Amino acid sequence: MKKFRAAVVGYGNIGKFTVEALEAAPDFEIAGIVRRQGDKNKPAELADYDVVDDITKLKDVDVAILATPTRSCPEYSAKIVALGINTVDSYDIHTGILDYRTSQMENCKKAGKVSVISAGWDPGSDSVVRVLMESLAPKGLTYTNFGPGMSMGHSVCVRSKQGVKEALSVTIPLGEGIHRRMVYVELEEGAKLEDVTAEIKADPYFAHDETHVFAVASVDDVKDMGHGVNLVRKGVSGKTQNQRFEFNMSINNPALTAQVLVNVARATFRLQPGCYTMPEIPVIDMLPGTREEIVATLV
Ligand SMILES: NC(=O)C1=CN([C@@H]2O[C@H](COP(=O)(O)OP(=O)(O)OC[C@H]3O[C@@H](n4cnc5c(N)ncnc54)[C@H](OP(=O)(O)O)[C@@H]3O)[C@@H](O)[C@H]2O)C=CC1
Ligand SMILES: N[C@@H](CCCC(=O)C(=O)O)C(=O)O
Repeated sequence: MKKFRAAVVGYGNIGKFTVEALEAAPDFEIAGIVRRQGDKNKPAELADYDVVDDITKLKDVDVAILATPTRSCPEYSAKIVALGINTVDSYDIHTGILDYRTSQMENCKKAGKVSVISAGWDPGSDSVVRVLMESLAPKGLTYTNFGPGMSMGHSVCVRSKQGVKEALSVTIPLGEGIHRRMVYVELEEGAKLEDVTAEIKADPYFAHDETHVFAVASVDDVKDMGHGVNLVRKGVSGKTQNQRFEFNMSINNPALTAQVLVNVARATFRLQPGCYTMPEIPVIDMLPGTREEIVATLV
């Protein structure tokens, strides 16, 4: 069986775990890894792979898995789909997803290719659970409670601020979908904590939540990439009240995100040209194997 050839774009946390998830997948092979610095200081674990600074230098790429900061996903996906390559990403600014989907839809239709955007666990698999729960009790309330744990999107956002060398943003659940952000920063020499704090608090990633920023000597010393979610819906099925559903998980954040990205990369090959979010994709297409095998064993 011919394997799908995937390129991993960006070799940070999600990029590293994506390489591992691709190595573990029975139906994928790695076309190469795209890093801004190309093969300079090539990590030892990538010795067997082509590592380049531009995806056009890789051969026969079927799908690009974008493991770049969320804010650069729209630019990468627009460029890469125009080359005739499917893309998937974990873009996680919830208020920006619809606009991103609209612009990338046009790019995909022009190229006759597929993009799946905002596919990780939130947005991503949690989005699928929220849609399913709402269909089970169309009237009611859903609460998504994260953590405690490391938000990678928030940590990446803080790392992009001037004066920040390294950062960790921990999400603390306060109940009913409200969160507190505890941010730990390693500052560049000369940077002032109060300036960095003001910049962080003004960013849309943080502006709506209670946020505390602390300077630490070493982020690595306080870092743990665990995270989790408790998703609850209580509502009404038909005319019957008091239906309650709950979904919980406790995870390694980059490992789960990478697994989901590989799953949706597989699904791109079964979709018509266009741009999709996870609830728009048949879940069965995220698994390897034929539909018949899956229907016979899992349905
Ligand atoms: N939807 C979801 O559930 C989840 C989404 N995410 C998203 O994943 C994103 C990536 O997270 P993570 O892997 O921890 O991030 P990292 O910072 O560890 O890695 C991002 C990599 O992207 C590459 N890159 C390309 N352009 C830039 C740029 N302008 N600035 C910095 N790096 C760049 C770099 O790799 P190189 O140097 O090799 O080019 C970098 O290492 C987050 O922004 C987050 O929003 C994360 C977890 C869950
Ligand atoms: N997109 C998140 C995953 C969901 C958790 C979250 O949004 C948070 O902790 O605020 C992340 O980047 O880690």
